[in-house]
Amino acid sequence: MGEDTGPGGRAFQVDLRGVVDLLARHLYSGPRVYLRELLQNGVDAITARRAVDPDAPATVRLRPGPDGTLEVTDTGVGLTPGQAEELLATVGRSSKRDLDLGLGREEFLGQFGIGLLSAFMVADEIELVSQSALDPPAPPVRWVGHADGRYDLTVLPVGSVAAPGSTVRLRARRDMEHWAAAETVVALAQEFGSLLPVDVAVEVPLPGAAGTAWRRISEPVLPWRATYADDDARTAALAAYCERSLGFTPLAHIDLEVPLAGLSGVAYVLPTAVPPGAGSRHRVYLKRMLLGTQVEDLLPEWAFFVRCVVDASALRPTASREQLYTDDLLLAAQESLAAQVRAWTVATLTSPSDVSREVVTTHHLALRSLAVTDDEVLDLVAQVLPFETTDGQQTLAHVRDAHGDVLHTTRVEDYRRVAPVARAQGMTVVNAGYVYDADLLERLARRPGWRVRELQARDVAQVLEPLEPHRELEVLDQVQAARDVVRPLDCDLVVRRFAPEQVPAVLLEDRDGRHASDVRRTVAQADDLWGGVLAGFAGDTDEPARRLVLNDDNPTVRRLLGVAPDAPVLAAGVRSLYVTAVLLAGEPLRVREAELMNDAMAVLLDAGLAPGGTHVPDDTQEDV
Ligand SMILES: Nc1ncnc2c1ncn2[C@@H]1O[C@H](COP(=O)(O)OP(=O)(O)OP(=O)(O)O)[C@@H](O)[C@H]1O
Repeated sequence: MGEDTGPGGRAFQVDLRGVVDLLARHLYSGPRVYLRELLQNGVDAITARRAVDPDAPATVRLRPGPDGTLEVTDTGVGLTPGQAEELLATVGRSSKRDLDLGLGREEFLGQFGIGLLSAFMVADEIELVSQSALDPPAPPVRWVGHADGRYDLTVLPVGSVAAPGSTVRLRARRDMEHWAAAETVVALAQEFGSLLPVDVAVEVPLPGAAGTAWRRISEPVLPWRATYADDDARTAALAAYCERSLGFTPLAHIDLEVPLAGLSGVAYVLPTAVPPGAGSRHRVYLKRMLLGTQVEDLLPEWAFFVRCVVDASALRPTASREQLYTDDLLLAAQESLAAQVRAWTVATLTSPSDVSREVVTTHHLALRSLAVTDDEVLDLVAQVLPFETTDGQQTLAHVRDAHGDVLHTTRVEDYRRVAPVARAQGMTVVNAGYVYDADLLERLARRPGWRVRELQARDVAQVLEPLEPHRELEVLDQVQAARDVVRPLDCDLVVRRFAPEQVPAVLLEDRDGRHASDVRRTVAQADDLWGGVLAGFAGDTDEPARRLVLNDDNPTVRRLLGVAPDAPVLAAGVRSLYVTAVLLAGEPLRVREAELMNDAMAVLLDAGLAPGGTHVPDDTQEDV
């Protein structure tokens, strides 16, 4: 520990290697941020100088040299020897904080007083030579810091440094040399500093020939703030910026502005669908220095169809400078941004255009997810989004206008099961089995002017034509025998006539039936106590959960109902019709059903092959 410092106690000593290790491993995402911190110090120094001398030059020059050396020179305010001693030699000391509040001052990027240490992630020694811009001039100073915690400070002769400002020099360690290579420095400077308001340039070797040139890195004006010839030129320039910075050509752009947070920017609509829940990550600049390219939480989850590039002057970074610090201002900004994306979505959907059509086709899932929590968007979605119906792709508003009621299934299997029959009967059923749709229709049912309900098995049964009384009598015994065949499968059986005649049978099932059958199954498996409790939920009825409806207009069914009630082929035929109906509904065959199918096949084969066996006349085949 250090010496006794009197009544105030002893001073802490800092193990610099430990601190740098902590920064490198736990605070920063990697050594690359050293360049951001150097750029940031240069820009802040220029800001400080221009506060008193608005015409002072504003340049940061980066010169990667041989053997992993790098020199960063700014035309900033510089440091006097006294300031260098005070600020550079004390970890956590910063000239950029408001002394009363302890907060970072609004005009500066830095505030924590640890940024310069990040250079120790790549180098063992950092040199800073500085000439203060103060008038009358103070002598220049050279400060050299070592990774082991030592530093040297030398006051240089007056006039030995040509102009106010600072130059930081470092030589990367052998294993870190690539971080100081020209191409890496250009890439990092472009990434972090492309929107900086000062003139940043990197000295790069000219290809082939000897010599070097300065590569300009920074754009003087934010792309979305620049002046363009007209709207089309602006849209094209912003799309080109999106390609450069985010790597895709957007479907559209949405201007963003939150004055309270000093925030402006653009939300770009993605050209391809992304799965909901993928989360949206955004490119965020703070005071025009890149904070991160994957910043989360700027927009709510439903906005997963846009990616933003924003710059904010009043939001705060976390100490790593890689995420936004959560405070009331950030929450207010998030709310405002969400409202702007939502307002654009509503405006776009209400005025048909190529863009709105593309947005609907590409991002219908995002719109559905938004509609689940937002009634205004829900009303719009009902007007513009196509849904799968038995009448083709239609909007919900169209279904309502044509039929009054909106009937829907909540599972794709249910829809598949009834679709062929419903379609043939002129009944329109909406398939709400896809993600969000059932929630969406449930919510729509509560909106004024909508009559929405889930399709029940009896809705379909009702539209199927009953048999003529004489035909009913004719097949009474066969139907009874057929019912006995499917009863063990928790299924009832009726015979009706319906189009299309090619469909021999449909299996109808609704939610209540399914629920009762699930409970019955559980009761059967449960012990006495729970079985008794659960039985109460199953209801009194032991009505089967499903109903197999045979189509008397179908030639195969007619032939089947023509055999004797006790003929093995009747039972086999009914079983295979049952299995066909299960398959038609798009449901997988369970083991039991596959066995049924095999048994039925065996019986049917025997009947067909055995000489003098039960002959099923086949009037669909021509005589040979
Ligand atoms: N190029 C420079 N010109 C003038 N002063 C500088 C320069 N680089 C560093 N300083 C001084 O050194 C102090 C410490 O710098 P450091 O980068 O460690 O922290 P900071 O920039 O204050 O905060 P942060 O940790 O948020 O970056 C700064 O507050 C500044 O006063």
